[in-house]
Amino acid sequence: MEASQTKVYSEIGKLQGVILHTPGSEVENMTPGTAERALYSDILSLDVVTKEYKVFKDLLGKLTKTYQVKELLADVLSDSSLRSELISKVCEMEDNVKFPTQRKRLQKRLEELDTKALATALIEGLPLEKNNLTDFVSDERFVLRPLHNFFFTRDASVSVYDKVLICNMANDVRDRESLVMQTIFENHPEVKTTVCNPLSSPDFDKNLNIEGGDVLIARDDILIIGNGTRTSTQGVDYMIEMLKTYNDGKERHIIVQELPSTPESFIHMDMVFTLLDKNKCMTYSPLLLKPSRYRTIHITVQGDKVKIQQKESVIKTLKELGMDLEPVTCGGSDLWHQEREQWHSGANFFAFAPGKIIGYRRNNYTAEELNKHGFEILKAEDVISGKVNVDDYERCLVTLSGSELPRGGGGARCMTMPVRRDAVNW
Ligand SMILES: NC(=O)NCCC[C@H](N)C(=O)O
Repeated sequence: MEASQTKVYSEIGKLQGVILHTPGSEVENMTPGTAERALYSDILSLDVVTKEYKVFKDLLGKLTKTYQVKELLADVLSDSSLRSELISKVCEMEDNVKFPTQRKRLQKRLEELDTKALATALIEGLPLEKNNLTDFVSDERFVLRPLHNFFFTRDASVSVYDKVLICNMANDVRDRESLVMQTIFENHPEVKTTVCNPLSSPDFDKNLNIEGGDVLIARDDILIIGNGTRTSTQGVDYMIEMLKTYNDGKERHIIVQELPSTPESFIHMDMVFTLLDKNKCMTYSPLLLKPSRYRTIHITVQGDKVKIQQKESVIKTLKELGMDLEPVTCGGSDLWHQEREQWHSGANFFAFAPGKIIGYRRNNYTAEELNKHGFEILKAEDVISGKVNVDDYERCLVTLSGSELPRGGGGARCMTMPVRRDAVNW
């Protein structure tokens, strides 16, 4: 078998495989009081989420090979030693389990589950049993917390070239997602690959955070990384070290864009900038095209040599490196619409081929801009039914009806973890 089952050298190459997670009860299991800890700005309805997500899943199923986290995880858990290893690690990292006796009880409950139920529990959580007074009066509902955000499969791991980076998440509530993804990428024959995990680095710094929504693979020698609330400067430094390991004399680049910390819709780079085609990108222009106090920094890595310079903008730096991208503006020309549509993931597009992208239908002004730039607007339902064929268009935007999904805090790029893409014919 090949050593690496993952290869992603761009954001736009024709998609050959993507990891998804169909949302389950974990998206509902929170209250107004715990929503913020769950990293949600609202309470979602699973019924609506399920209907909306089905269209997304069926669309991708029509376009490429799709994998489901829960199925990959259940396959891996059928190996008894991997199963025990994962259960121990989960019990060790769980915030709600503080004492050895609690840990033992949780471990026992997990060990008693069959493979499928275990995979479900590791994602949807396990309710706290009220067997003693402390647990009875506790406000916590779960002993193993639900992974509310796992349908944003983009964030806990990133395909970078022929490897997968396991992310050290900025918020503990998402930590188990990374552990699950590492177990899958180290063991599942269909996606097995070399894994890089900053936590295993001897120089691990507790301030090191990096999340997939911040890491864009612009070209085989260019990464664009957002530096904000989810990815720290130490996270970017880890990527510099990772690039140094390609000791082939070739120059590689990281373009870093600083991100505002509020509002929360700026959490990741892919909420303000995504790549659409060989010569087009989507931008939230107040941050990407206008002067601002948020810096753009260009890092060049060649072997052990590192050069760092401040630059004017991401787009100009890309141009200097031979990627001349025409920006399409999220929300069109009016700041009011730009802000409204960015909030609902209006800059967050997922390319399944050069010039062929998926995004939310609700962002009308953005869709209008894309249409002016030659993107035919198609409905996901029509692609699924065969009424229209994406192969008939040079450029298209396939729209998803998204009322509830974006309220989880992300869009089409956030909900996908591509594992294989064809090379782009630049
Ligand atoms: N790549 C992304 O922007 N992902 C969206 C993640 C939203 C999730 N509620 C979070 O705050 O982590």
